[in-house]
Amino acid sequence: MTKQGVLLINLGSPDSPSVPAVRKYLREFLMDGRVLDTPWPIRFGIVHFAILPKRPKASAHAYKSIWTTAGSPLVVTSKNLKGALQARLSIPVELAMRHQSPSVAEAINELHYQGVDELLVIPLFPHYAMSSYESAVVRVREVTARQSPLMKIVVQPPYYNALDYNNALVASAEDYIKRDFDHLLFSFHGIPERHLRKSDTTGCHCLKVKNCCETPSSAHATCYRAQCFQTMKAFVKQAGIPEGKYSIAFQSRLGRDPWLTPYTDKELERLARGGVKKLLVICPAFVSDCLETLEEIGMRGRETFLHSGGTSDTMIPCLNEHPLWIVALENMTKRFMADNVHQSPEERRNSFQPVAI
Ligand SMILES: C=CC1=C(C)c2cc3[nH]c(cc4nc(cc5[nH]c(cc1n2)c(C)c5CCC(=O)O)C(CCC(=O)O)=C4C)c(C)c3C=C
Ligand SMILES: [Fe+2]
Ligand SMILES: [Fe+2]
Repeated sequence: MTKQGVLLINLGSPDSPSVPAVRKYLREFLMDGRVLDTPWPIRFGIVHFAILPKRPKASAHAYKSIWTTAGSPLVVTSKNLKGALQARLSIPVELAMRHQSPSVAEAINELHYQGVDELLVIPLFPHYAMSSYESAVVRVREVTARQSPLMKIVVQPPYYNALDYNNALVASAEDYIKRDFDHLLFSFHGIPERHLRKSDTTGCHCLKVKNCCETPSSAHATCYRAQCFQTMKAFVKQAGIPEGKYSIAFQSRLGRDPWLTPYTDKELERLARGGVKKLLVICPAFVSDCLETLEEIGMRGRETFLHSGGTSDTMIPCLNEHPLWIVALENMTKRFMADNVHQSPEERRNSFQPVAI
């Protein structure tokens, strides 16, 4: 008799906003070859000699500005989400972080102890990026192979265009978009352009074909940028936001390599200088509020916009513990429970309901 379970996996935060804890977190995060994708000796040099001497202090300062009495917003929200999903399901639900705690090893151990031998892994990343979604899945596979080799792993595909996810996103923004605003900015976490080319399974599409993300291709199954565009299109269609009243940008650039453009900080300046007064910002790549939404967008981004001539900049909170987000996760699990054992991977993908754009 098979025993099923669910593992939610998010990125993770430092254990505290102290400089040593942030240094430890940044070391683990940036030494991941799917985040800094240079050969190990070069990565080691960049991380230890260019980043770790200064960044932990600045990042710790930023973390202190968002830290709550219960801890990091990302971890606290993810734990609450796990509790809410568990309350609606009869099978065990665990939570892990790709970096730091609660660790993947602890979560797999707990699931193994509970007798789970068929596991649905839900990355808390709606879009495919090798630095987030792929890294999390690879980590779960590595740890499971070591600790519980008989456990079967089923991975939830990226849900950037799933009806339930889009419904939750639009519902979470409802109170904001019904008020008066001039422009809605979709700010997604950025990635280096190089990562887009590396994730292109066709080897000849991403950033090689003109308007690549608008041109149908099997490469989009792993194309972060195409998936971000799809999320935005599904959202504006359902929410009825007219053409010209929204745009896309990519935030959190690190280093000197070209990342996906336009950059959010430049876009905030451009919009304000172009006459946008009342701005709304939504960050659909993050399902939980975190440093990158609360501090980078909610504090620094807001200051940039207001200093450039805007009058109000409102960040729409992430899905966090929104009831429809919990329903979306519950439905993903129910589809898995309804038996994927007798389905081929192709059938499983087709049972996943995308938004019609
Ligand atoms: C939404 C998915 C994410 C992708 C893709 C991603 C890529 C990516 N990130 C960095 C560098 C940093 N990111 C940092 C924080 C951070 N990143 C994400 C998500 C994605 N990152 C989240 C949810 C967070 C916040 C975590 C929290 O504790 O709240 C940081 C740490 C903070 C800082 O010092 O700025 C770094 C560094 C790279 C290089 C990258 C792709 C290559
Ligand atoms: Fe990041
Ligand atoms: Fe593309």
